[in-house]
Amino acid sequence: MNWTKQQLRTHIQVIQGEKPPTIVLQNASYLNHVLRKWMNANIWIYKDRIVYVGSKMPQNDEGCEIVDCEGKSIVPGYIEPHVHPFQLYNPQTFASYAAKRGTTTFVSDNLMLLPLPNEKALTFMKEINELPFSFYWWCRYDSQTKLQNEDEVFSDKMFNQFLDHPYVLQGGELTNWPQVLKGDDKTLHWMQETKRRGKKVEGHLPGASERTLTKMAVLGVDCDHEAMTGEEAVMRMSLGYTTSLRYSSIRPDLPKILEEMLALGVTNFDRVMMTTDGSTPTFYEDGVTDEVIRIALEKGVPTEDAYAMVSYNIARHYGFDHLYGMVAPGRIANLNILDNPMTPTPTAVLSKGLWVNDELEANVDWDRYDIKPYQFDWSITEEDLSQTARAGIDMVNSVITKPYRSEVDFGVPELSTEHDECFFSLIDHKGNWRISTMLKGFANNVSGFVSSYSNSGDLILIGKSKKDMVAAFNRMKELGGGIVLVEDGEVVCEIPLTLNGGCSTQPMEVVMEQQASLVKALKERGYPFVDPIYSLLFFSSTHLPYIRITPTGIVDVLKNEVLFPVVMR
Ligand SMILES: Nc1ncnc2[nH]cnc12
Repeated sequence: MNWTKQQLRTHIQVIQGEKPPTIVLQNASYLNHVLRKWMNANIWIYKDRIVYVGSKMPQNDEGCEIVDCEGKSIVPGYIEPHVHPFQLYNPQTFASYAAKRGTTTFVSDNLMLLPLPNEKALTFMKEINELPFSFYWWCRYDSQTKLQNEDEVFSDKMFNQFLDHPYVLQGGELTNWPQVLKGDDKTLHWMQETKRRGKKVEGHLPGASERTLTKMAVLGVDCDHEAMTGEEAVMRMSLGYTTSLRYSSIRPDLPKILEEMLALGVTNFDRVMMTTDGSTPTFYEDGVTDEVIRIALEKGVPTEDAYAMVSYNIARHYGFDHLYGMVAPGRIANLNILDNPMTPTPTAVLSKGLWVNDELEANVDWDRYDIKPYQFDWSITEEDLSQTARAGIDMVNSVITKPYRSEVDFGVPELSTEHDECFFSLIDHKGNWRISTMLKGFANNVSGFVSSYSNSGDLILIGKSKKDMVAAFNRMKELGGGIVLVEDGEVVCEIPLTLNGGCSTQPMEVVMEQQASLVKALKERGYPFVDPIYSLLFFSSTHLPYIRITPTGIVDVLKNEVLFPVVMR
């Protein structure tokens, strides 16, 4: 946030009584994180900034909105430190929904920006901050899949431009850490460059041993959000890591982790934060950050720590506590007004000094950044679904897959519903290449299912009937991207995703309903796991074991080897 000299002088005039504040929150009990105390004060706001917190009221209050906060509790606006803002929702729709529940600052994954020309991505990161929310980003070191043009996307130019960008706070998340340990000096170089610029490195270290965590700390990793137990969280803390505790649709571990941390005697939460890690839409029905605070309070975490873990601790970790995470002069006016400290869903929210309500405008001209509906000037036929790779993919859960050898005859137009094996293809969204194999464990009765929502943005096709798979593709093509389920030639369910095939422009509430209908339809047809949306996202993600379908081919993750390459169409 760069206020001009003139703006800074105006802020001083407000403090001196020469100009009125825009809003005063009078008689508030607020959480002072430096003293770790609830205190009473009048909070003066001028436009987007807190200019005074203390006992005085302004002498000049002409046109100033004075809000009586007697009996209320005020805390800093919540910060989500680890957002994947493209899980069917988009950054704006997620922020608009979260802000109503008090989360107004977002540290986000740049994965959805990688397909854009660099200049567009950089402008997007700057201009999205013209919305009444605060957006920051991370810079990935790899695509967490195997792109055909990986080196082109992850060029020196891209790294320099992203890491120099004022809204990029960290490198990572470091999903390719096994390669770094095995000698990938390119990634290590960019980790060093991240640190040289005074920015953080976010890990991605599920199941890591004490030795691995030690090595990664020595190589520069500052934070990790992959602890799944209290013990793992404490191990990270004892090794000096900032530790994010996760409550997400695929890993809702927070309640258990907190119980175990408290049982292990943890009393200092200064280097702990909490995240919902890009959950799918319906997971947010009960709240966003407000929900994780509720869980922390229920588990007996002191109120001061529960709120610090979603504001002050995060702001200090990222080095922006001069702007966020405190109710103090100079900070951006992101404030949540609560009925009391035990009810973290605010009754009123200020973001950049504006009241968050239905009237608050937040529109993005996506086209300007080349984020638009997919356009297909090509088609597929049933021949495109014929087998090209012999390594079948067997689902262990929503996101983990292992190789298997299928005994089923692939050369037929339709498979029996007596078993749980389906035709499975990944097709380039530009139509140049494809790869087809078998998928086991997805469902017995899914006939034609197509998704442009995937890690790489390419098209996933799953089903028992090649005819219905082609029909689902055709409908997805008409929509300009999306997820479509077809049965006997009829569309059963669809989610239009018109922002580069991955995000909807509809409000969260609409996308939640669409997701719920789709999940219900898939479960009725035999999908046995928790989260089919994450299955779609991660089929091509090489940060998960053991076998992945990627734009270069079917990959053995542990060996980092392409088993079967894609074929040209
Ligand atoms: N590594 C990841 N990439 C994209 N979305 C995610 N959601 C949770 N983890 C993710």
